[in-house]
Amino acid sequence: MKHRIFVDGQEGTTGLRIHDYLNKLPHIEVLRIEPDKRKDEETRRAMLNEADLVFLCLPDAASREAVSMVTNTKTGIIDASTAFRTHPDWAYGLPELHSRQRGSIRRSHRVSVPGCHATGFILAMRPLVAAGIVPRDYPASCYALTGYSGGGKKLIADYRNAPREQLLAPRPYALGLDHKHRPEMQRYSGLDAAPLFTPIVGNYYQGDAVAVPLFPRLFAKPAAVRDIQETLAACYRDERFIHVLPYDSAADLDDGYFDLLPCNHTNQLDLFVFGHQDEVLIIARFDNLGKGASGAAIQNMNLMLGLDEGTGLTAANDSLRSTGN
Ligand SMILES: NC(=O)C1=CN([C@@H]2O[C@H](COP(=O)(O)OP(=O)(O)OC[C@H]3O[C@@H](n4cnc5c(N)ncnc54)[C@H](OP(=O)(O)O)[C@@H]3O)[C@@H](O)[C@H]2O)C=CC1
Ligand SMILES: CC(=O)N[C@@H](CCC(=O)OP(=O)(O)O)C(=O)O
Repeated sequence: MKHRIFVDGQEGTTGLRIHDYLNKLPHIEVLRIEPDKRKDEETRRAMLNEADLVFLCLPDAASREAVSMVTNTKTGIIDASTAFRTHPDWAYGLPELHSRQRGSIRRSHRVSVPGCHATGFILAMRPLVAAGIVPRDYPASCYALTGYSGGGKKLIADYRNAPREQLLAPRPYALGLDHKHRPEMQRYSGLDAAPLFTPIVGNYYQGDAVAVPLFPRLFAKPAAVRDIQETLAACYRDERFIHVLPYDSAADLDDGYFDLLPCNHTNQLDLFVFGHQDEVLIIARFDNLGKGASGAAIQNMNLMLGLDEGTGLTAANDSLRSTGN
């Protein structure tokens, strides 16, 4: 029997990408809404309650509304928005968070897909807090470089329509230091406070690099830069979508410059550790539309439906890895 799946927000950036995945899966029947009925409440309500599982690829307010429309107990929900990421009744859809998280996702009917930048920060920081290296009261910071598809249809249109010279240079944003991913960054990293987080959007379509600086003199116990790499490598040794590169992996730099595109079109996240005895920099590299959104959503769907977690997802060393958009 096929699983019946509905994507609310089917014409948006993450919704379209989720359809790309679903269309290749034989055990899935995709329920589609007529284009002119996409925002019609009664039609959405019917679809939401007919499906075995729904993806919500909507702004936060529309996600909340969609959740309130689901009145049966059978429909599972995977929400891509920020609305439920720290809600106690929802499972946080990061299977690699710790050893119990997969079980929580499998058992849950309500799963929230992590924010893209939050995914990078949490996967870099949490194992170090759990190992007692980074103290819970560490004054953390991070910055991210992201492609403009992270801002959805509106930002994509802005970039495609604006005069070229206006958008050539990368643009820092969320300078109120209040980015919406901070609550989940704090909650799931295990830190007492959210990091000071400054994202930067660049004039390219997709690809995210979240950089986390660390000062070993502030650690709770002595740890060298190699210990940081080894702690992360041990934590994610059995994870098929997380790859920790060797310490100071110069082979992956291009004449000294970091390439943030190689994970594009995969569900892969690469963790790099750079530094020396006084300073450490961890960089998480991934596709904001892959492990940062739609890929992660499919990974969660697989767990909820009892399928192999990697079904339909492009993995680590897949030859399909590419750098285009
Ligand atoms: N882009 C990314 O990299 C990531 C996005 N997300 C999150 O996923 C969600 C979707 O983002 P994204 O796909 O980028 O956004 P887009 O703006 O690209 O798409 C949102 C879609 O939702 C539709 N929509 C808006 N309101 C309603 C409504 N009331 N009923 C039905 N449809 C509605 C829009 O319709 P219309 O086409 O008419 O505008 C649009 O097609 C957001 O919450 C975002 O924060 C999460 C991780 C990464
Ligand atoms: C360039 C850009 O604007 N990017 C988005 C990231 C989108 C994302 O990961 O997630 P959610 O919207 O689901 O939280 C931002 O920083 O808000």
